[in-house]
Amino acid sequence: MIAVLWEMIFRGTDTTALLTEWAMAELVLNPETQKRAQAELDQVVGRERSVRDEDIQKLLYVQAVVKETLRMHPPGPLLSWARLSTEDVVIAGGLCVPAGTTAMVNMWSITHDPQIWESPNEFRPERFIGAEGGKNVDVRGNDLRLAPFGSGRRVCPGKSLGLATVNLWVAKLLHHFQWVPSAEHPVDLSEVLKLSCEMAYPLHSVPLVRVPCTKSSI
Ligand code: HEM
Repeated sequence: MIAVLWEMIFRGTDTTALLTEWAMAELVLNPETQKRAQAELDQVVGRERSVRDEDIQKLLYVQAVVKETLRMHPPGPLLSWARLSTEDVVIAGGLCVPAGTTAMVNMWSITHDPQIWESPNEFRPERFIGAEGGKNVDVRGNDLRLAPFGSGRRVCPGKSLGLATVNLWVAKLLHHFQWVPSAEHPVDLSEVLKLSCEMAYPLHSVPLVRVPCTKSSI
């Protein structure tokens, strides 16, 4: 039991916190995207109450913001770092990976590949909105163009919890506040790879109240 709880804290804490931080950083840099997400929140939730779990399924644009953040800033860019092939495997192009090879999957490189993603360095949640010609990509490991939780037997067991948490946090942060740049510490998207991919310079931003927080909204 201790080992299971340790794994949940060890693997589930920084990933969810960092993904939220990256999403908010992109939203500070892209005020039009932030406004669109807030307009969706006003339409679905209104301003009389706070966002609830059950609202998330209707917040398609907020979900697209989180997906686009997973694409641009996957917290685990190399998935579980190293894997060992247990048998000879022939992959596309006839290349043989012999048994005993240590291999890494560079998910960051896949999610920034211009052959897969148009203008990969632009933050565009619309690319995931079907009604606007976007791709309906499942990020939970069934589509290798965007598998930020890995795929297969060692896929992240916390993927649904992680997604639900970040969708709710981002929705709540956007619902209650408008986020504007800090004059002293402008947003810098430089990355540093530690256990997960972090912002080299943590996000500073100024929150302006949109919907005041009440006890019931927390
Ligand atoms: C947005 C949040 C999260 C992201 C982006 C993320 C990402 C990942 C990635 C990329 C892997 C490696 C998968 C592979 O190598 O194929 C992984 C493994 C793992 N994750 Fe997550 N994760 C998140 C949240 C969580 C949460 C909330 C938990 C637990 C409550 C969790 C628990 C684990 C565990 C235990 C493993 C190791 C699985 C294994 O080796 O078999 N993760 N995660």
